[in-house]
Amino acid sequence: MEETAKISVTGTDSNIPVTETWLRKHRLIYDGATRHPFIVSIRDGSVDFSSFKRWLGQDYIFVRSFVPFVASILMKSWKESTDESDMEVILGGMASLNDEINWFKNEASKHHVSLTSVVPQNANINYCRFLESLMSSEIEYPVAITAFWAIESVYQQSFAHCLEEGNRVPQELKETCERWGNEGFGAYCDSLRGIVDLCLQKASAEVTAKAEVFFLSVVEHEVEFWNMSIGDASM
Ligand SMILES: Cc1ncc(CO)c(N)n1
Repeated sequence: MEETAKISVTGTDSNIPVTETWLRKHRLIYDGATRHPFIVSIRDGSVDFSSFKRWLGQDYIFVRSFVPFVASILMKSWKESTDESDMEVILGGMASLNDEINWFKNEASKHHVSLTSVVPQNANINYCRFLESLMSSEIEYPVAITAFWAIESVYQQSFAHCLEEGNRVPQELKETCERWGNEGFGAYCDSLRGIVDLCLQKASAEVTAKAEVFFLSVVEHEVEFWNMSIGDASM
């Protein structure tokens, strides 16, 4: 039988999920986030403790802004999603944030970080403003759920990398790596990715293109967040 030519045009080949297309197309930028020098320094144990404490305080501020963002995704899924199971996956993510905020408070007291005196750095302020912009009704559910998946996935892949064979993560940072690098969180990110791919199969080319732009914006904000954690002068 004649071999049919397989034409895969980026994002439009129905056989390849859209997120797979993006991860291939943007592999360099994505790896720049999930294999950032800050992450590599945690993995190889060379991270200095002041960077970790800076990250801890800043991420606590981020997570407090992340809560209303996830709530807005819940609202959009209720209004726009054709698949009821979306809400349960998002609700699961929402529920874990309550535990997450308590985890930050415990971790901060363990490492003598005063969360009440943390001043948000520019990269964090910009990222939280970006989250707020995603809550607008102008942002379609497929675009918002794409950003949500990307935000969670960068952390999962970053900290899973720290836990890989041969790592030299300092004992004090193991719990942090486990928090986002564990397989359960990986499965949750895969569920979010499945929702994104299903949504974008039904979305217009315009919404899919917009979702890709926001995917890239998330990756850029994550890189800036790691730069800030290292104590990058551009913060
Ligand atoms: C900056 C940032 N990105 C993603 C996550 C994962 O929720 C987090 N806690 N902080």
